[in-house]
Amino acid sequence: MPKYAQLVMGPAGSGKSTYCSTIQKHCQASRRTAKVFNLDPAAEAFDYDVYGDVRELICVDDVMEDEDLRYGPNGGLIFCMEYFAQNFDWLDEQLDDVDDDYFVFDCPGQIELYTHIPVMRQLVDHLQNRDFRICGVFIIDSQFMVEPSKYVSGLLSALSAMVTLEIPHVNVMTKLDILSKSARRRLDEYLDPDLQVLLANEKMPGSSKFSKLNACIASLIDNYGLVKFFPLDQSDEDSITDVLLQIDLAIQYGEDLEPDDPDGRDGGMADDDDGYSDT
Ligand SMILES: Nc1nc2c(ncn2[C@@H]2O[C@H](COP(=O)(O)OP(=O)(O)OP(=O)(O)O)[C@@H](O)[C@H]2O)c(=O)[nH]1
Ligand SMILES: [Mg+2]
Repeated sequence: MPKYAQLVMGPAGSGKSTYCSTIQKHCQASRRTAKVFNLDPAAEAFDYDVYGDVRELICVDDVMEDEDLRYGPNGGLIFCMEYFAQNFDWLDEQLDDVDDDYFVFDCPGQIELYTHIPVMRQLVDHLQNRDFRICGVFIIDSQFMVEPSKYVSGLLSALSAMVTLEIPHVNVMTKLDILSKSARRRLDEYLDPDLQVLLANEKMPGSSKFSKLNACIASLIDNYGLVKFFPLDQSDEDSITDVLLQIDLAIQYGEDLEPDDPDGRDGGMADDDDGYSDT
C-alpha cells in the first residue's frame, strides 16, 4: 500500500510552516493523520506537533559555528541539506512503515534547492522508491500579487520546482486575510490569470522594451499549465478543505483506503466534509 506526502515549498516567509500547522489542525479535526516533518535546518519554532526534525541530524547554527566550515546562513543551509541527502537512512529510521501514512514535509525557502541543487529531487526519488505518492505544494504570498512582475517571478520559481521535481504540483496562495480591499477585488485575475493580458498591462519604465520577453514568459508558463492558484484563507475551513481536496486528487489519496469502522474509532479517513467518501 502506498504512503502519501506533501512537499511544502515556496519563498522565504511565504507561509509554509503556518500552512503545515493549518493542515495538521484541519486533519486532526477530521480524524485524518498528517505527520508534519520539519526539513528546515534553520527553523526556530513551530506551531505544529513536530513528528520529525532534520535539526536532530544537523542544524545551521552548528555548521556556522564550525571553525573549519565557516559558512554563512545560506551556504550553511545548503551544506546541511546536502548532508541530509547523504544520510537518507536517518530519514528512513524516522518514518514509520505504516500503510497509508500521510506526511507533510515543511521545507526550507531557499530557491537554490529547487533550481540547480539536486537535494530535493534526490529526496523525491528516495521517497518514491519507498512507495510514497508525493505532491509538491508551492506556497506563494498574496503580496506577490501587488505587481505583475513580482507575480511572474513567483510563478517562475514555482515552475522551476515543478520542472525539477516532476511530481504532481499544486500552487497555494496565502495571506489573503491581509490583502487590501482593492487587491481582493482583483483576486480572480491572479488566481486563474490570463498572463498575456496581465503582462501586456504591466506599466513600468521602459516596459515596451520588455513586452516581447513578457509575452514569451507568459506563453512558457501557459504551456506548462501551471498558472492556477488555489486561495487559502486559514480562517475558513471550506477554503482549507478545497486546497486539501486538490492535493488529495493529485496523489489519489483516499482511493485505496480501507473503510472506517462504523463508529469511526480506527483513526482512518472520516466520511466528513473533505468531499471524500471512503466506502
Ligand atoms: N496574516 C497572515 N499571516 C500569515 C499567514 N501565513 C503566514 N503568516 C505569517 O507570515 C510569517 C511567515 O510565516 P511562516 O509560516 O513562518 O513562513 P515560512 O514560509 O515557513 O518561512 P521560512 O520557513 O522562514 O521560509 C509569520 O509571521 C506568519 O504568522 C496568513 O495566511 N495570514
Ligand atoms: Mg518555515
